[in-house]
Amino acid sequence: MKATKGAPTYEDVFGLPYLNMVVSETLRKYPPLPLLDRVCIQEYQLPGTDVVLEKNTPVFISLLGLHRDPNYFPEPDRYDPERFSEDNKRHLKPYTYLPFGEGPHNCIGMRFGLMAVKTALVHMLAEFEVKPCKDTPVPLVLSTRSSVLATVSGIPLEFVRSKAHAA
Ligand code: HEM
Repeated sequence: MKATKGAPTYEDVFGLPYLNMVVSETLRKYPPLPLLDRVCIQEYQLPGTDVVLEKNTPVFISLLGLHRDPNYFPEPDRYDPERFSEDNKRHLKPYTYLPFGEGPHNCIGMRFGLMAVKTALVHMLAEFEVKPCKDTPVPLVLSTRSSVLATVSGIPLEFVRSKAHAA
C-alpha cells in the first residue's frame, strides 16, 4: 500500500482470503435480496414430480430458504466463515448459494458491490474495534415487512477507536 499512501488498492482488497470468507458467510446467512423472481416462459414439469408449471406462472425462489437449508449448509444458524475456505467451498452444491442470483439476469453490480463492502470493512476495521453493545439484538430479528432483508430494530453496535488511531 506504499504506492497509494496507505489506501488499499483493488488487489489488496480482493487479496484478503479471510475477509472474502466473512463476506461470503454474511451473504449466506443474510442475503440482502432474499428472493429471486422469474416467470415460467413455457409449460414445465418439475423433474421427479407430477407438478406442472403452466406458462406465465410467477416463480419465487427463496434464497433465505436455500441458504439456511441444513441439507446444504449443516447447522445453518451457526455463523461460520470456514464454510467458504478454499477447501470447503469446493463442496458447495451448485445453485444452493446464490446471493447474486444466477443466469442471464444475475446481479450486474456484483463486483462493484463486493468491492464497496470489502473496502468499507478494511477502512472501518483499520480504525475501529466494533463490538456488540447492550442494544444489539442477539439473535437478529428479521423484519417481515420489507422486501429486502432488514432487521426489525437496526443493528446498534459499539465502535471503539483503536489505540493506533486515538487522538
Ligand atoms: C452486496 C451487494 C449486492 C447484492 C447482494 C446484490 C444482489 C442481487 C440479486 C440477488 C439480484 C437478482 C439476480 C437474479 O434475479 O438472478 C440482483 C440484480 C441486480 N443487481 Fe444487484 N446486488 C448487489 C449490488 C448491486 C450493485 C452495487 C448494483 C449496481 C451498481 C447492482 C445492480 C443490479 C441490477 C441492475 C440487477 C438486475 C439485473 C437483471 O435483471 O438483469 N447490484 N442483485
